[in-house]
Order: sequence, then C-alpha cells, then structure tokens
Amino acid sequence: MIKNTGLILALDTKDPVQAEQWAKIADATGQMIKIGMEYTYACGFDEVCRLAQGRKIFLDLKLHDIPNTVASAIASLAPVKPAMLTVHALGGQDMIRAARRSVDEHFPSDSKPILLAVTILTSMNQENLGSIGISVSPLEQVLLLGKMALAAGADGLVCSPHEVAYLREQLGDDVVLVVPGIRMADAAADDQQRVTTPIQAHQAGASWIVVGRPITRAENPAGMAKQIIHELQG
Ligand SMILES: O=c1ccn([C@@H]2O[C@H](COP(=O)(O)O)[C@@H](O)[C@H]2O)c(=O)[nH]1
Repeated sequence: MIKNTGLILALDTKDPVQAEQWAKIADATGQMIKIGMEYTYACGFDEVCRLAQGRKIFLDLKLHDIPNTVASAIASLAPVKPAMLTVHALGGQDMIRAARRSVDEHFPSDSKPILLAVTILTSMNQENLGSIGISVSPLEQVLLLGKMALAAGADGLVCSPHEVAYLREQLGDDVVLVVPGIRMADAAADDQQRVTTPIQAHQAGASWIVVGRPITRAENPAGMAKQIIHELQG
C-alpha cells in the first residue's frame, strides 16, 4: 500500500480573493493547490503567477492539441513554475512525447514539473464512453491510455479512484497517480461519476487526491480540509 497520500485543494473559482482564502487553508496544512481553467481564464496568467509564488502548484490546464501547439503552450507555462501539469492522454503518443520534450527543454532540471496524463475524466461512465465510440470498460480504457502515456514520457496519470488499485497492480508503486472524483460518504456526487471517499482512494493506492467542492462548499472549509488530512493519516 502507498504509505502517504497527499491532499490537493482545487481552487475552482473566478475570484482572486476567494482563491487566496482557500490557498491559505492549503498553506496552513502544508498541502498543494490546484489551479485550473476556470481561474486561469477568468483571472489571467499574471494572476496565476502571483498566486503560484512561493507555493506548490498543480497547474491543471489539461492541454489537448496538436503536438507543436502543446509543446509551445508548455514553454509558455514555465513562469508559473508548476510542480505538476496536465495533458490529455487522448491527445495521443506524439502529443505526449512533444510535451515531454518541452518540459525537459524549458524547465530547469531541478524544478521540472511532474507531467501527468489525464486518462478518462472522472465525470464519465460506461454510457458516456459508449457515446464517443469506446465500448470497453473505463477500467480497460484507463489502463490502455495510461500505459501508452507512460511509454510516451508522462511521469504519472490522473485517474478515478475506481481504477487506482488495478493501475497500482499493473504499473507498480513508482508511478504517480493523482485522483480526483473524491466525495465524502453519502454526499452527492455532483457531476462526478466514478467516485469514492478519501480513505478508499488512499487505501487503493492514490499518490494524491484532488478535492474541490467537498472542501470549498463545506460550511467550514478549513475544518473539512483538516478532517480529510486526518483521515488520510489515520
Ligand atoms: O478526471 C478529472 C480530472 C480533473 N478533475 C479536476 O479535479 C477537480 C475536482 O473537483 P471536485 O469539486 O472535487 O469535483 C476539478 O478541478 C476538476 O477539474 C476531475 O474532477 N476529474
């Protein structure tokens, strides 16, 4: 079993004041923050750089385009100095190879971000996959994409908690598995489809869990973050 599972707090907001308040919760507990499309598009690149300063950032922009465009976009992200960044595995092996080359070329060797490939979004179920012409199970598709992405140079994968144990078994303990789709027991799943609780994701072997609304929409976000960290350490 993976000994330590870290918590990453997803700052999904358009409001810099709100983002800073949530980031301070992560600062106080020594956790990483995730900046995604909502914040980046609403607040702009300079604001992302400001929020990232002095912090460990998971920059989750899920790049998905032709190889040259993805490589150039990654070069443009260097000023943020992210600890992790994402591309979509569905972009294919040439795109991931180009992303790998760009990370190696544009980031200093002592502060290269972990390059993560998003496999199948946690908001998709078997039926959604069928509607885009994928007839195998999410588990099979995640493994197929995961193996391809790692062979093309990704350092780790984003997957749902439903696939973690199987990926650990198939891919070993060294691969970084970052896991959104986390909900507290009996809570609504919102738009997520493949979910578990924090402790189940930990026991399955997640390196990191990504949690947004269960913390940011809690009555006491700081208290909820502490509760999850306590559960992960317990
Ligand atoms: O497959 C994926 C990939 C990324 N995410 C991101 O994680 C958080 C989850 O937020 P919640 O509010 O806890 O649902 C969000 O920022 C997504 O962009 C994901 O959910 N699934």
